[in-house]
Amino acid sequence: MSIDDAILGEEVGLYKTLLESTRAIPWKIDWATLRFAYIGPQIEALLGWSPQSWATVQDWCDRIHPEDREWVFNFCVSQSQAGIDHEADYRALRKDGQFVWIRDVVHVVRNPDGSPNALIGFMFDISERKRTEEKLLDMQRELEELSYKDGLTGVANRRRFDKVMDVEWREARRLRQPLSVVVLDIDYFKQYNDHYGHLQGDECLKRVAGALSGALRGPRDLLCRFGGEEFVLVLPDTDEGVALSLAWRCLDLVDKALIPHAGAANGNRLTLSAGVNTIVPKEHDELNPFIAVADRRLYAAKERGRARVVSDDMVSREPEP
Ligand SMILES: Nc1nc2c(ncn2[C@@H]2O[C@H](COP(=O)(O)OP(=O)(O)OP(=O)(O)O)[C@@H](O)[C@H]2O)c(=O)[nH]1
Repeated sequence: MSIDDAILGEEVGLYKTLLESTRAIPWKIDWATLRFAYIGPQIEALLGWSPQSWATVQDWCDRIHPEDREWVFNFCVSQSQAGIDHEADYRALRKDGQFVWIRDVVHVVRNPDGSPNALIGFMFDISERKRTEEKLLDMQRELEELSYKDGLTGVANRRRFDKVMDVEWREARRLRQPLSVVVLDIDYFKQYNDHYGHLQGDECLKRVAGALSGALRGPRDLLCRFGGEEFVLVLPDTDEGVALSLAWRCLDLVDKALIPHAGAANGNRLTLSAGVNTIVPKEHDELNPFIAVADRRLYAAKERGRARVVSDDMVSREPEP
């Protein structure tokens, strides 16, 4: 062996030691044969498969999660053919049947004519990072959900109302369908707080929200706490007649909840008043005036004695017996 060969041998040994002592797993695939020319022994500790079992590209492909396999394979082949270095995150199959998130970072070694000669890469175990990412996503989803919920009663909040109304308004306009809202307000709630205390008032709001939830017909109906002791029912694809009977149903549900209200001027049970409005929105119609009409009718219901529904600017209906 010449001195040069000895030095070369030493250098190869050094690089091999360096490569095989990293946490990243090095590998090389010859493009002409699509066979592994090399894979670091660390692969066995990570996935359980011996280095010898990584013979061909097919072995690599077979050990990719079925949901990731097609896009990873197609992506890596097309990038390699184009001579572009690339990376892909995918779930790799462990010998025990579990999956590990891998980031494969690939360098394309090219022939003088630009065609691929070999692929050299490193596999990184990114499962911990993926777990953290998933936890963050879960937290984000949870926060998003919370940001649309009223903290006290658990029903939708004003923010959600604005969002849903925006969608339903446009949908009603597009399909020329009626959209209704029922604005509901507890009667003499100031007196309730004065009589029973603010904490009991909070409990009462929760009971009212629970009772009103019973009026929802399906997933498109939405009950929101509009603020204070005011609630709104959003009723897509609902005409005036149905909205009116649903408003009465709300009042009835709260009545049946038998919430005592010793401070009320109209009896000793908690009651609600409601205003209803319905529209088939046209191009020039606007949301705020539509809600304002329902609000105005709610106050008409208050003026006319409370515990009733007003759905028309002219007509006052007496409470149902
Ligand atoms: N306990 C409790 N009270 C609240 C909350 N939000 C608003 N209120 C109370 O609701 C009461 C609303 O009073 P008003 O607007 O005068 O209405 P009201 O007494 O119900 O009278 P009418 O609506 O005319 O029948 C106020 O005393 C507020 O302090 C809440 O989150 N918890």
